[in-house]
Amino acid sequence: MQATLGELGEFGLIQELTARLPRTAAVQLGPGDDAAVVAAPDGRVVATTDMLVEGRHFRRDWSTAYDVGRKAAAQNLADIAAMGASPTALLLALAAPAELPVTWAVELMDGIRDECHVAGAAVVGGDVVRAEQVSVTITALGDLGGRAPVTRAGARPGDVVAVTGWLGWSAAGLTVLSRGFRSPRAFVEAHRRPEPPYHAGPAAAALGATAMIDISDGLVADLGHVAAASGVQIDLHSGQFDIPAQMADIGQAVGVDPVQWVLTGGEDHAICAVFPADTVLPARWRVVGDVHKAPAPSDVRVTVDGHPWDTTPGWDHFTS
Ligand SMILES: Nc1ncnc2c1ncn2[C@@H]1O[C@H](COP(=O)(O)OP(=O)(O)O)[C@@H](O)[C@H]1O
Ligand SMILES: Cc1ncc(C[n+]2csc(CCOP(=O)(O)OP(=O)(O)O)c2C)c(N)n1
Ligand SMILES: [Mg+2]
Ligand SMILES: [Mg+2]
Ligand SMILES: [Mg+2]
Repeated sequence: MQATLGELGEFGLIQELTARLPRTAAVQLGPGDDAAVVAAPDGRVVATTDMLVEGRHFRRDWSTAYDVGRKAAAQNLADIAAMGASPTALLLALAAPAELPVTWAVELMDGIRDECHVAGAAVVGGDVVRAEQVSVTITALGDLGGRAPVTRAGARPGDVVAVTGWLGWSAAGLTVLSRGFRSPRAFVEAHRRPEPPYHAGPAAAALGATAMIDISDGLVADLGHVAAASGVQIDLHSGQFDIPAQMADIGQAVGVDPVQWVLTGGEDHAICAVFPADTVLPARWRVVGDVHKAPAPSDVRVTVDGHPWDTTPGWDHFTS
């Protein structure tokens, strides 16, 4: 195999990438033609896109290509799950310098393929282009299975807020990496390779969730979108989050309150859903807050233990 993308060429690269992809039952055609054909038994298609840019979302000295692939797919597939849908397919647009080793591109593809396998989706197409910087743009599709989508807009006063998945682990791992360390491994791995609880999205929809979101920017920031879309106030109860001893130790070592990671750290792609208060929730859900009527427009926001959250609520690409 040629060593770099420049030596391999565009169509050689496409051949290398697509040769590694399995098909699933939902894929009727693709990749290889002008477009793919994906079955949509529901009659509707859920669609989302997210891009990962080198330096902003990942560093090649912090994460392997395989990890970046897993994460890029996870970030997109989690958005499908957060609508209450099951992921069916994704498309990969890769921009990279000609000097990039071919092994980096194919390992990226392997990571995307394997994360798709976890979520039940298949890669059905993409694009490759030369650029100064590596960027990985994914578009994911999903199937609602006959149910209504669970949006950010349905939370009602009296509902409860519950989460499933990891919270704060990726942010703790990012802090460790930024300070030049490579351990504790569990947190660094959580940053490199998030594990969204995909099945929890459709399960929450089936349980009657009124609103749902995946946590990409930070719990306070992301629930802020739910509060705004639903026109409600959401109060989080900080005592409901357990801080693992090892996370507390890292916090102590680096001088960060780990509650900060849990409330405002993104990239774990936990699923946060709002349910009617009488819903019987399976054990994997943890109730972390409740929904209130907002007496004034200024109350449409997230509070923590009844107090406004006045510091940064999470990641913002243009201010973080
Ligand atoms: N450039 C854009 N053009 C159109 N819609 C966009 C653009 N950027 C973001 N959006 C939409 O705005 C919403 C919020 O985006 P974002 O915060 O990235 O969501 P998420 O965290 O779920 O990926 C999404 O519905 C997304 O599709
Ligand atoms: C090198 C590096 N610096 C900082 C971060 C932290 N970071 C980058 S993007 C982001 C938020 C999530 O990404 P975004 O593009 O906003 O995804 P979306 O909300 O659209 O799903 C965070 C916490 C990182 N992952 N890597
Ligand atoms: Mg996005
Ligand atoms: Mg999202
Ligand atoms: Mg974001």
